[in-house]
Amino acid sequence: MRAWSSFIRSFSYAFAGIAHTVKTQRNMRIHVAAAIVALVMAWWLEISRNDVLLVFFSIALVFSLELMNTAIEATVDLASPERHEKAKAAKDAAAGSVLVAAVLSVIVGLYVFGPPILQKLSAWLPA
Ligand SMILES: Nc1ncnc2c1ncn2[C@@H]1O[C@H](COP(=O)(O)OP(=O)(O)OP(=O)(O)O)[C@@H](O)[C@H]1O
Repeated sequence: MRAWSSFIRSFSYAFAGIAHTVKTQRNMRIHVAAAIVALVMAWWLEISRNDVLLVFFSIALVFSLELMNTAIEATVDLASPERHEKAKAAKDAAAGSVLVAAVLSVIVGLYVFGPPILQKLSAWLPA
């Protein structure tokens, strides 16, 4: 019973971390909006199961790295409130990791949604 309650408590801490990041980080809110748009497009364009998996992986990767970025920012602010070369290196590298995932998700978006969107457009436009 105690094991269960500690398991459930650890989930609640994890959800609190996600909620805090959404509340405080503008970039996280942009990622959430982009994820909603991608999921609506996936449904509308009826993309394949494999492509849906790619979209889910991209969303999870960006969300996870933004959460880690927020954790690193908070840790650096605590450890080094004054400016320091290594504090800058840590924050810049964390931000870079989010950028890499965001670029990858744009590439996945073009790969997955590009062909069906072109198909819809060509069906709508007069020949
Ligand atoms: N303690 C510090 N020492 C040196 N450079 C820092 C320090 N804190 C921040 N910086 C520099 O300023 C940049 C922006 O830092 P900041 O903490 O404002 O993060 P942010 O990406 O703007 O996120 P947020 O707006 O959510 O706080 C960092 O990427 C880093 O280059």
